[in-house]
Amino acid sequence: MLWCDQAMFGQGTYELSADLKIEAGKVTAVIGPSGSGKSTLLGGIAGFHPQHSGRVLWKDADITLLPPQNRPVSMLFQDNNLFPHLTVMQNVGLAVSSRLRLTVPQRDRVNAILDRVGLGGLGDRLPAALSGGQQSRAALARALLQDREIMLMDEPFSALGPGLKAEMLDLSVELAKAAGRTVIMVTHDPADAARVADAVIGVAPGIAFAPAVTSQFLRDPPEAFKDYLG
Ligand SMILES: Nc1ncnc2c1ncn2[C@@H]1O[C@H](COP(=O)(O)OP(=O)(O)OP(=O)(O)O)[C@@H](O)[C@H]1O
Repeated sequence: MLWCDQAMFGQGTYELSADLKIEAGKVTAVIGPSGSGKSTLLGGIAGFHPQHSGRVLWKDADITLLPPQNRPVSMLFQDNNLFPHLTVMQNVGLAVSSRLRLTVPQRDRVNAILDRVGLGGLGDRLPAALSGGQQSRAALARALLQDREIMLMDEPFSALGPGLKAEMLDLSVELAKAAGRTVIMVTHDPADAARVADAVIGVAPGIAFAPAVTSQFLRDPPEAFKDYLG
């Protein structure tokens, strides 16, 4: 379980309170109006933003003071964060080694994950020679290969068309679940939550609410989200 224990996350002058528990091994969607603090919540869990008070615990271990690289967290961003001058193999390989010359076993691991995300044979390409969807697949491969227990997704597929977005969401959740990951994903689209999420965290300005079962949240949303969900 990931426990935000009376946590107060900051982003500049903005503060978001989160006092909630997220079940391990499940998919939890984070929904709320623009600017309410969804990215602040993910950034706080990842350790990117300062935490003003409270604690964050993962499986009973206090990770509040750990820097991002030491947290059990990988993150998928909207812009994919691929290095333009590195090949797909090198970009994905960064998950296992900071050296660009990978060992044979490391290359085998990268090739295996590239196959799984549908990029088999494209390891020598630069990101610019991939389509938007293929770039998303490369970023997904890197996040999966990082082998961290929690995968945070901050609308990584929002720039893709609706069909491709749904396909990538399904693929990410399928592979993350197969790897036993806990997925926490920001989305603006209730249909995404209905499609893949076990639970929903509603974020209203300044506060992230405890997760609710997805079907219940969408059928009868808390007052603060009725206008937003329409
Ligand atoms: N450096 C900063 N200083 C002050 N306020 C900030 C800073 N960065 C972000 N904010 C504010 O923090 C609030 C939460 O931002 P955040 O990006 O977490 O919202 P969000 O729900 O993810 O939004 P969106 O859906 O539009 O991506 C916003 O109101 C934003 O204006």
